[in-house]
Amino acid sequence: MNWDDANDTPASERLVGASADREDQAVEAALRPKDLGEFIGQEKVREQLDLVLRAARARGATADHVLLSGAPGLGKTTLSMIIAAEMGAPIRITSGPAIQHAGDLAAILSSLQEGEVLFLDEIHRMSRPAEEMLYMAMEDFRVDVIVGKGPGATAIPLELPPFTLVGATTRAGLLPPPLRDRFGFTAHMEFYEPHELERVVHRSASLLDVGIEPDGAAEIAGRSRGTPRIANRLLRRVRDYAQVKADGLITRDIAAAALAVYEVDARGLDRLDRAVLQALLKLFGGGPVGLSTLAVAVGEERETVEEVAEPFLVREGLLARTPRGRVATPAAWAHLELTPPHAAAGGAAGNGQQDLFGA
Ligand SMILES: Nc1ncnc2c1ncn2[C@@H]1O[C@H](COP(=O)(O)OP(=O)(O)OP(=O)(O)O)[C@@H](O)[C@H]1O
Repeated sequence: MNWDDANDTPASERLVGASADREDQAVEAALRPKDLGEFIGQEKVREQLDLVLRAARARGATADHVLLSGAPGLGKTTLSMIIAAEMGAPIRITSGPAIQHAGDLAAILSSLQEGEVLFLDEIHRMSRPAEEMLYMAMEDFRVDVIVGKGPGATAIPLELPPFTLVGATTRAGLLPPPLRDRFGFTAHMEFYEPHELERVVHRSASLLDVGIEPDGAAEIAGRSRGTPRIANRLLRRVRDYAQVKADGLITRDIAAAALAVYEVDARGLDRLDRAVLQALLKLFGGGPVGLSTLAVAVGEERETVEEVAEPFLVREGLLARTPRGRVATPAAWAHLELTPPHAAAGGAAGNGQQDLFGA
């Protein structure tokens, strides 16, 4: 089963997946902040970017190339659009996987207008020849187009108008240093704090014309895994529930009841996350247990557990990856309201096969 974004699969099966599903794509345009002032959170990034853009504007120059790193759904595309808007420039959007040949990149670069912003999502997934062409384009606003093959091949230099490349990557560490070094400004986007996500939820609710109480927004924000995209998606599901089951107003109780239907718990864990934790606690006494064993216990592929469920559990401090295997933290026992074996008088926990799969 595909649960999430790790391999570009739509996240439609997973309400708390961070990649955009089709519905997200359809509504996100309407919810995107249009300028830096509207962009919530990421204070440092905003402040620094504001300086970079103001200075470029004052000089009448094209802004430096910008590299944005951070998990999916944190606002990299949104920021790239804001950069273009703040510079009064058009934007072209493409992605690393879409550029498999240097010629694909040459075609895009040679059609850019002066000052245009080129947003290259998943820049770490570009092909090597395209990446090498990009080095020269970023530095000298020039590319060599190779015409012909073999010994007769010739390089035709092509001048490019100055442009701003905005590269986005989930992991800046994956970029080769020569590429990373060519960005004038690099920003790492962090997961959002709950109070920032509350503001995202309020803002989106007002754009969608949905009534929401502060407690309702807090309830949604707390389950959104630090990610605005997830906050907006949960808001839409809660809105549906509020319309069908109540008078449309989102209160704390309505938000909690709606998200219980979708099996997203108070901390943002979904069914898969909880199944992994439950197996770890109930079947293996909290570990250590090997990844493959854990995956078999929850009936999932090893990769699904490792790439889809674990990162969030680790980030939340519920699970630790150790050389001896996966281990539950005290917070995991507390979250599932279970007692660790050494704390239980009769060792009640740890014999949970029946608890987990029994009637
Ligand atoms: N700081 C923010 N303030 C308000 N809304 C935000 C913010 N950041 C992101 N969003 C909202 O979250 C949604 C996802 O943002 P965006 O598409 O920019 O994320 P991304 O990092 O580019 O994701 P991906 O890596 O999957 O392309 C957008 O609809 C946007 O409205």
